[in-house]
Amino acid sequence: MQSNFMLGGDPLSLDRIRSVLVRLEDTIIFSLIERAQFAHNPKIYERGAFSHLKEFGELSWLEWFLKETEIFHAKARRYTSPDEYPFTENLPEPVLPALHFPKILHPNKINVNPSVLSFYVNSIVPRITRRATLASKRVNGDAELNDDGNYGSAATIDIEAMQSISKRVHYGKFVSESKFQANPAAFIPHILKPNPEALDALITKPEVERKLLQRLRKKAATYAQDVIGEDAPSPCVDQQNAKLDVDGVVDFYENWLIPLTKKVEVDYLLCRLDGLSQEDIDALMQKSPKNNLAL
Ligand SMILES: C=C(O[C@@H]1C=C(C(=O)O)C=C[C@H]1O)C(=O)O
Repeated sequence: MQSNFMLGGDPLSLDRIRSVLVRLEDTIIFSLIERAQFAHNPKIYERGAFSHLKEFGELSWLEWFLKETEIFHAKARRYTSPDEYPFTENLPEPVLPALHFPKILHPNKINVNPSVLSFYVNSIVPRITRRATLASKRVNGDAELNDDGNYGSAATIDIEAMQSISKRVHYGKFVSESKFQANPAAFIPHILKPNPEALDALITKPEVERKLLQRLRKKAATYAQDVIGEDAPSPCVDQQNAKLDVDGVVDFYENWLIPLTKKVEVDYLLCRLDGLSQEDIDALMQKSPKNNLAL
């Protein structure tokens, strides 16, 4: 897994960081389109539903799949990269020698993947699989059946979707470090006397969010259509035949994914001065603000 930090250039350029977030929009949208082709399959999210198989214990199908996948990825040193965060605890050490990443972030233990897993399973999957679930019911003639048996395919895609969502929200740490370094004196008083609301106001960029949601709707609408022949997809989406609930994607970005990213940004700032001496903090207070229009 090539990390963005091994490619050279300024890893804390806000424009560069934002370009990674833009690229992750595509990854997330396409993984949701893939997941939407299968029924909800709620059984794969139920703890204990596979307890008759000794490997599982009380884990759900998805949690077992996630654990096995992340054990392998941990051995391949995936989670030594500063932009990769596991869902599973107590993973094994890498079998490969460590890569030497530049020290970019202040030491922290922020990991919001429990929130990512919970919202993805309880809110995102039921909404984006409604159409496939209805199709499954029609085929199986069972009014209650929202299960097409594709447990392995659905879980594999779920893991890819959750990993890209996790990467996206935890990228908030790099956004925060970039904004902090550009103007430490603006943030330090609200860290020394913890004021999450003031920090949230400092990191919030309404125009960036507005443009993001506009771009996201266009992307989701375009990717969600089957382009048949040379006809370019029309800008308006026939929601009945689209491969993805476009409104759902915009809704979860606006009302959950962006707020969660900003929570990561604020939580990171609140621990940004941990372990620093008063001399270090005074020196940061003296740094003149960078003229960063992207702020
Ligand atoms: C990520 C940033 O910080 C905040 C969070 C954003 C998001 O989650 O998309 C967008 C703008 C800011 O409100 C940024 O400034 O780019």
